[in-house]
Amino acid sequence: MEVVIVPDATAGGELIAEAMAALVRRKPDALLGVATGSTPLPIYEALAAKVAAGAVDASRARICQLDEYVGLPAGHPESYRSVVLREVVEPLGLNESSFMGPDGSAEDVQAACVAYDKALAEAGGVDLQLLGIGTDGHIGFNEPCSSLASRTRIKTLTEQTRVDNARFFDGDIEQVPHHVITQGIGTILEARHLVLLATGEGKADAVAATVEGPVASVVPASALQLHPHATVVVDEAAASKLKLADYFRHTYANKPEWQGL
Ligand SMILES: N[C@@H]1[C@@H](O)[C@H](O)[C@@H](COP(=O)(O)O)O[C@@H]1O
Repeated sequence: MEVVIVPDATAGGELIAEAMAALVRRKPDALLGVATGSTPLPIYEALAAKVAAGAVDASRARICQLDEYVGLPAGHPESYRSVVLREVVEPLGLNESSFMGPDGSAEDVQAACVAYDKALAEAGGVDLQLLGIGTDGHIGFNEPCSSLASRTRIKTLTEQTRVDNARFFDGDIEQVPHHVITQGIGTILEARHLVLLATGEGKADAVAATVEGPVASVVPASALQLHPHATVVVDEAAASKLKLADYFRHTYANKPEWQGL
């Protein structure tokens, strides 16, 4: 696992957007797995700016979703499908045909989960999966004690996650669904490159447990330690509880530029 400490969220967004742009230059039809929440927004802004400036042609890129609420009406502005279309697909100048996600309004949710894992595999697998992290260490919506081998499935949100996400629902926790579909941890680990961005002091404990704690399902993000190509990008505040911060700074400062992320 590589840990990169950046000055702030904007720098993190720029760094990751450049890694995505480099991937798309190498592989124009790359399948990019995106995450929701506030944290990745600087990545999407930086990537859209590169596309607008002609620094990368992303017209053949494909976008896939990490997770989804269950039971929101189709077209609800806070369904993750709507969020990804609004924040990623449209700003990149792509259309819905470049996009895949699990069906959170399916009658048979379990079948929709199985179908999504199958669709990801048939699409050739995810080339780069972006991840945020919950304050409790969740990735996607894999809450603490999710199996590290889990596949895409339905999960029940913790009270903490519903409280955290209420800000997207007029601050009203009652509007936050209890159930979600999420790529499983086993599914996420199949992506070729995992890139987790965490910013702000509120994520410092979760980041320290992810990077320096034991691999344990109680901290789902610690599963990144099992991946051969995982990058954790953190700002100074999110890095504030890392014991090895100076070592990570030293390693990154001396990394050959050609290596990229
Ligand atoms: N399912 C999403 C996660 O993918 C995201 O990482 C997390 C953190 O969001 P934020 O970046 O807004 O803190 O929120 C939700 O739970």
